Amino acid sequence: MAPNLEAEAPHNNFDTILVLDFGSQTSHLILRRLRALGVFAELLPCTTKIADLTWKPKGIVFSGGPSSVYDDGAPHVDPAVFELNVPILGICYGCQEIAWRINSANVARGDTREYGHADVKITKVNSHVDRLFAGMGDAISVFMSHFDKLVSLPEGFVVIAATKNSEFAGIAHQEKPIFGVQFHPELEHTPRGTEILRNFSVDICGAEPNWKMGDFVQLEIARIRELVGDRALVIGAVSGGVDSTVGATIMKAAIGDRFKSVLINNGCMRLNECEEVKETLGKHLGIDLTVVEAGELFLSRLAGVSDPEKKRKIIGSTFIDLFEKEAIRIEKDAENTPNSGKVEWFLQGTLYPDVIESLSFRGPSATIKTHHNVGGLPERMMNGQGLRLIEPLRLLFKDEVRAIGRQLGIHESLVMRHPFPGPGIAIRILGDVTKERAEIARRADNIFITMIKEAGLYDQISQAFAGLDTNRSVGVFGDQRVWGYIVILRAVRTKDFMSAEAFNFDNAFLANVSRTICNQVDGVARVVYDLTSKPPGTIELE
Ligand SMILES: Nc1ncnc2c1ncn2[C@@H]1O[C@H](COP(=O)(O)OP(=O)(O)OP(=O)(O)O)[C@@H](O)[C@H]1O
Ligand SMILES: O=c1[nH]c(=O)c2[nH+]cn([C@@H]3O[C@H](COP(=O)(O)O)[C@@H](O)[C@H]3O)c2[nH]1
Ligand SMILES: NC(=O)CC[C@H](N)C(=O)O
Ligand SMILES: [Mg+2]
Repeated sequence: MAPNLEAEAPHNNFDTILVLDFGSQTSHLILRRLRALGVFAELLPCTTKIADLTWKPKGIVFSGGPSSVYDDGAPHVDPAVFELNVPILGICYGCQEIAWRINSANVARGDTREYGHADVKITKVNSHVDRLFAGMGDAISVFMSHFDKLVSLPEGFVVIAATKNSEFAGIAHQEKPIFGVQFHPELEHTPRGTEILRNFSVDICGAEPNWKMGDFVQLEIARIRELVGDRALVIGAVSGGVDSTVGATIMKAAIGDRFKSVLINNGCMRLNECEEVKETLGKHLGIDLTVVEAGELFLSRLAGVSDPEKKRKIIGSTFIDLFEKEAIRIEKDAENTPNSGKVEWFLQGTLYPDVIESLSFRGPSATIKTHHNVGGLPERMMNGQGLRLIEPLRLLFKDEVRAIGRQLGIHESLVMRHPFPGPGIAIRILGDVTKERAEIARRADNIFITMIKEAGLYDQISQAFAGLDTNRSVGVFGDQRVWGYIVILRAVRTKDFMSAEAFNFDNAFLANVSRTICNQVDGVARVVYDLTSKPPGTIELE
């Protein structure tokens, strides 16, 4: 990598808070809250060696985590963080880590688990330590989630907050800007948590809250130009989903026609999707999209396969086969044109949650499903083709990507589009996929989504679709016996797609959808609505 590339990184252009991740489910929320305040933040594993950091954070947050500081093998920070002389805020495990480092006897297993709401009494000390809860009065309501607790006050610290159960719910060093809280300011259930994070980052760390997405796009365009240089070609897998659309728009702005975008019709796309995506991208964003018609190939490889993981693997590897071919075709087509060059880069719409998962000090969490995005595992493709990955959105969350999409003038209907998985309808058909079944699911899905839009509910729902149970059920249509498939309607609300609840339609709406699908889609005998939340269910059917 050219050394000047680093100059474009946000942490060198914005005051940045470093969040060291101890593996909490909510670590990423600390970043989101900070970024929403306009303070840029990055997350790194708690085991990061401070000597390896190429930039200096304005302050450091230690996240919560599932371990217990006193256990063998529990994760601990590099002691050098305390020598950076920047403010530190420990949250839950992070607070216990601060106390444990001073004396391991400071932390012990509690008698009871404290989970949920707690009232915290704020103690004024009349020194610098009051800054963390400045403006918050005597008491705040917070969310707790812990078992271990501080049993004594670390040497050199004072108490700044307490609850009935936790005598040391908030601590601060008498002289140094080191703070710890037992509760979780990053959660919405701590209503004034954002103010605490603001007090910490802006007032205590002195970070200027000037992180703006617009600047980010400009920096990213500059970074891409440096990376790609002025000859290489970039191939991008573009699905019409918001991530790849935003990625492609940034790439197009950076290198113009040397960016080649490809959409693969895997035979499992939604109704008229490929045509619509091609038209929208071309008309509104000036992106020339090549649609590779490969429905027959995918369906022939999927024939007779009902195991969900096998289906995903087949689709993933077929995507790669086709992208390899496309890369070669693109180079050939570019020969003897002003844009002749080698395809050296592969654009991927990776978002920060994926990056965070792979950065975790414990490695990626257990595989429930292999997520076969095209970009998910293009290793063979990258090696075979000598391609390198380029990921303009790798530091962003979905809502930030949506905000950038709006800023780039991408139409609201694209920006707010429900996510659609790479394997498409194939993982919404329980059982093996055939052309007929894909067509039935596609038509039922189109009716459901159209009716949701007409009812003005689309933006209240995070993701909705119709899938198919290939078991068949008996029905009676106009005095005739029918033996048809079962359509499964699914609609969920979720913030992060990690957990979700079924959307509450009224019955009349669902009955209307059911009637319309039975009437208009041949081969369907019954329509059901899935009420399972996630967990235990997942959002997709497979
Ligand atoms: N049919 C397809 N043709 C080409 N690329 C695809 C296709 N389906 C998925 N991809 C690629 O896989 C990536 C991951 O898919 P994913 O669904 O997570 O993101 P997205 O489609 O961009 O956005 P969204 O999450 O809103 O659907 C996409 O960004 C795109 O690069
Ligand atoms: O690009 C994708 N390739 C996949 O293989 C895949 N599987 C699930 N998803 C999407 O991920 C989110 C969570 O889905 P699950 O609850 O079913 O795991 C939901 O938004 C799903 O649509 C996928 N996206
Ligand atoms: N949420 C947390 O960080 C929990 C920390 C620690 N595992 C405890 O139970 O107290
Ligand atoms: Mg998608």
